[in-house]
Amino acid sequence: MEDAAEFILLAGFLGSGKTTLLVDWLRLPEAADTAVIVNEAGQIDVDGAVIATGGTLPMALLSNGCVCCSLTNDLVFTVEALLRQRMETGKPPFRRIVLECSGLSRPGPILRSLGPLAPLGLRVRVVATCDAAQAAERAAHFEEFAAQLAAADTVVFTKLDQTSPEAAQALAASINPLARAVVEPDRAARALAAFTAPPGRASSLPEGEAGAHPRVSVLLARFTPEASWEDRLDWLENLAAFAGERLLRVKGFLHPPEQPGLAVLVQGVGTLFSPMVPMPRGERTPEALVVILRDLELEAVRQMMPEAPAWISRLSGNRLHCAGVG
Ligand SMILES: Nc1nc2c(ncn2[C@@H]2O[C@H](COP(=O)(O)OP(=O)(O)OP(=O)(O)O)[C@@H](O)[C@H]2O)c(=O)[nH]1
Repeated sequence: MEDAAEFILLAGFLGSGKTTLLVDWLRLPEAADTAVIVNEAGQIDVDGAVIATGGTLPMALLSNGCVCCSLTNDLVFTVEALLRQRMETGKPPFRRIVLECSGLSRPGPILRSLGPLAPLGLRVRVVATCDAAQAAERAAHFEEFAAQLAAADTVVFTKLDQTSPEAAQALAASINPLARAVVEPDRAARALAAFTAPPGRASSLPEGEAGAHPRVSVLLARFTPEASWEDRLDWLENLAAFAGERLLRVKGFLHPPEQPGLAVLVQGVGTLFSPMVPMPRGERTPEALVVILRDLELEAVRQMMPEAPAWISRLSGNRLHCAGVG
């Protein structure tokens, strides 16, 4: 459903520049027909106030605490109300709805709570801001940071005027090697790149050595030639059941053995999997799944289904050395 509205979950740790990025985006002509939902963990709607400055933007506030913790139906009701109100105005439908999450939100539970909106066919993307100056410190102390980056389709590096981004990029790639990185010093160009990702874009696998977060394992799963399609699906199901909340992200491609020209894009955030998207099989769609886990090591995943026709290896190095942190 290419013409369905996009639902962009704007995540990123406290103070990493979400509101700034969103405001920069809303100033661009490309942002026409955008609605914004703001979630503040605290009581005061600072972000909403900043975003609303000088505009008549369709906007709603979720003030019921951090949206990933409260897990009420508020978000679903809010989205439905925004869409209904828009229809009543007779204007064209929204092209996108942006939910700016509180800086402590984990994207997984939020995406799960959007389940009742599935019939609307919204195209969901996670964009996470990463403060290049603070990344190592955040990674060392906050699991939320890793959960946000792990869930991201796009990681936008901010504060590039304060520091060079290489260390933060390496760190982010060690947590989520397949995310698209936006490293753009110009703020308008950064916002444009952040909010307009090419649809169905396939990321390439990273090269070179990457670190690993102390509690996050980044694994690569491949299947043996004799593995059937059911074997692949069983393996994924078992992984989700076995890892539960420790599963942060699954992303990659599967090749159905019966359909030689076809690859399917697999996207899971937490244990929630999006419908698989068929794509042409080719160099950019190799069969491999990146699996990002918290508190689960390679050997435990191998032992989960020792007889499975799958090869599991560690994609990144062993342990993260958070630069500048002891
Ligand atoms: N120097 C610099 N400051 C930035 C940049 N992006 C954001 N800031 C500043 O960083 C601070 C936090 O930015 P926000 O956009 O409010 O960050 P946020 O992620 O929305 O913050 P929370 O809502 O607390 O999670 C503000 O003072 C911004 O002006 C940047 O690229 N460079």
